[in-house]
Amino acid sequence: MFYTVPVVGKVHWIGVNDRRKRLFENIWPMDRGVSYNSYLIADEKTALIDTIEDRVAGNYIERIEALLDGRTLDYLVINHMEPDHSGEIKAIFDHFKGVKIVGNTKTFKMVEAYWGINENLIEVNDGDTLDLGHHKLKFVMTPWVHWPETMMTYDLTEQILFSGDAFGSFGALDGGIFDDEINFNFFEDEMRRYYSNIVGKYSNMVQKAFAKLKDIPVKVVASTHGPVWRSNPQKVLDLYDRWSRYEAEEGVVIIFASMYGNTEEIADYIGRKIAEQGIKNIRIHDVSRTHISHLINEIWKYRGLVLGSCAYNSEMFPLMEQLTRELTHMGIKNKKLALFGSYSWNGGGVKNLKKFAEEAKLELVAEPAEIYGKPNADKLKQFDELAKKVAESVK
Ligand SMILES: Cc1cc2nc3c(=O)[nH]c(=O)nc-3n(C[C@H](O)[C@H](O)[C@H](O)COP(=O)(O)O)c2cc1C
Repeated sequence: MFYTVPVVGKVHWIGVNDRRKRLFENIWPMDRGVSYNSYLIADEKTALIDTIEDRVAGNYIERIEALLDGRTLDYLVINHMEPDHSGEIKAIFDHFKGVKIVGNTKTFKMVEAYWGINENLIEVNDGDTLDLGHHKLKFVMTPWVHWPETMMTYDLTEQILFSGDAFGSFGALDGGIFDDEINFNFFEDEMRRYYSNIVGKYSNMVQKAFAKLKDIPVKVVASTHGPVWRSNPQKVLDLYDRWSRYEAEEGVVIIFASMYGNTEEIADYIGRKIAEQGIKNIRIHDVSRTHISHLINEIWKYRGLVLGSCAYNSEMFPLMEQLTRELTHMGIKNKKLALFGSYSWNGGGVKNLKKFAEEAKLELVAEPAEIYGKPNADKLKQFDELAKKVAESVK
């Protein structure tokens, strides 16, 4: 990357795109890349807010040097220690002699564990401020959005919220950096996928962070991934508020696990019957085909969830089990759930899907049903009622 971009006055975006990494956190597909955003405030005192991943650092330090124009770096503020943002801490610390690292007590434990740095530290607590001259920074502790040490840095002067991973998105910044420079149709899906895959399991902590931020006027949301929101920051705040309250759209995701097609036939039948009830957003996915990252994104998007599994050695199908485990772990809520399956001897699919529903405390909108052997028109009729109830529940 050979450029930096002014955000407001003395604040500069100094990020990088990563289009090479195939899996974020070595699990979530990154077909469209990701950006790591870092920010420099070149005020009377100079401050860098978060760094980037080491593997793609390239000329990061040269770009900082160019912006500093012969001055030194006074502070490095660390909002989040995940390696995609903390990767250059040691490089910055070694290069800019005397730079003070600003973080909280939990951050510093990790800074020492990662980089062996235990000097030149300025510990901040909730509400503490740092005066850079024109800019005055205030630190807001937002634990578990997305790690225990996470905090946000709020620029009181220009009302910029440096939010760390919160309000972030998958997707490289292909030229456009700001919300008014991009086509949001692309980013909305990637942003929800990022939220649901990475931050979603901490939704209650996101709501707590919102409660803390609610009286703070925000003109710019500057996250560590994806676009910088300067024209309509309220839009991204509203989206995150909705997602973290598990508010979803009218629609149904049907996900099936099938080896020989019986369960898939039931999924198709249920999809058709739901469509007959006037629901337009219906997505049918094969759990063996669609990556769990996209499944979770769709589940977050739509109110209705219909899961179907063939029986597999007295259990549900392993990949369906993986999905349900992840959903339980995430504490998924507010779903209108229905279950179906197929078996040839003692069952196992639906029985275990029911256990999942109980554990996850999800409401079943219809009695689960399963087919013995191959589906036919007669056997499939039992799903008419299930489809009707699902459709009614998501309207
Ligand atoms: C490896 C394997 C394990 C199975 N385990 C069970 C089982 O535990 N209980 C059962 O009733 N049927 C079991 N079945 C039968 C299938 O669940 C049944 O044929 C079902 O209709 C297959 O659905 P599908 O066509 O969607 O794959 C098993 C089949 C296979 C191939």
